[in-house]
Amino acid sequence: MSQITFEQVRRIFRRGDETFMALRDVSFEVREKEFVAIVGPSGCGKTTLLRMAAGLEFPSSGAVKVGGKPVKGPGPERAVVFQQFALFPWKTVRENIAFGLKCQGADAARQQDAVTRYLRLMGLEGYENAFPHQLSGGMQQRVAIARSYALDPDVLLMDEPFGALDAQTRVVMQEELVRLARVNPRTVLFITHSVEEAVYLADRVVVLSGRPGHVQEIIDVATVRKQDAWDSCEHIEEVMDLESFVHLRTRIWRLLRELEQGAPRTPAAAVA
Ligand SMILES: Nc1ncnc2c1ncn2[C@@H]1O[C@H](COP(=O)(O)OP(=O)(O)OP(=O)(O)O)[C@@H](O)[C@H]1O
Repeated sequence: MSQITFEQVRRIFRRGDETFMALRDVSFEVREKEFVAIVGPSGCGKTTLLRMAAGLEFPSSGAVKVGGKPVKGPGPERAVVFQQFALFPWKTVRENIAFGLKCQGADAARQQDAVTRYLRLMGLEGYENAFPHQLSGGMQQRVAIARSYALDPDVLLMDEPFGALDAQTRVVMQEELVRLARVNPRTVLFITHSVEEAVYLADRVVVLSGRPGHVQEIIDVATVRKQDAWDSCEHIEEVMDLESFVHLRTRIWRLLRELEQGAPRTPAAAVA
């Protein structure tokens, strides 16, 4: 089981002498093999939630569970992909992809199998002996994603993984992620600032309100995607042209605008 559960999660940070609440009673679940995207105003606590699922951060109250068990720290069943690719510059593409597996003690044959499979799936064949500095930003991020998938994690935690890419490369990566998610479904928590990206990739989109972040609404995309056969479209622009896509995107945009307009002007909500 690999569902991620946030139960009444509250996070209070201290800054100097002051404390402030970053997250207020956040509850939602990413079901087994479901792709959930989080969107929300800057500073609403998206990364903090993801770091909690990764075991790099902990709630002040409430609980974060993966597979029904409270998260106590990082674990091999969870892989994290950040905006910064964090590849080892002195290792080749092949060595970077195999790195996690090697650390886990996988034998050479298993490493080779995984590297070959993900080189192919991520369109990196022919680059296995290249070093990161010889690759474009998009290719480097593909290596980072391949490295995470090669570990065969139950859970993928992705924080703005395409944020540093140019618009065209980003679209290619989004299409590849959808393809990969179909071939190899995983439980995914994905943070993005792009509403379009969230609607295109996710089964459900969690909209967080501004500080302190809490769940404003959860939008079901999967049902609409199925009804309107989005998966029969080859390219992202075809999906983005569909009335059902435009409708969902506009609904989320409107929600975010309302949140923005209704947001308190003070920098943060102080708590006693
Ligand atoms: N370790 C920390 N100590 C103090 N404050 C923190 C810490 N980590 C996060 N914060 C604060 O908590 C709030 C939420 O931060 P977080 O990075 O989770 O937001 P976000 O929604 O991911 O933001 P963005 O969209 O801008 O990336 C922010 O006000 C941030 O400054």
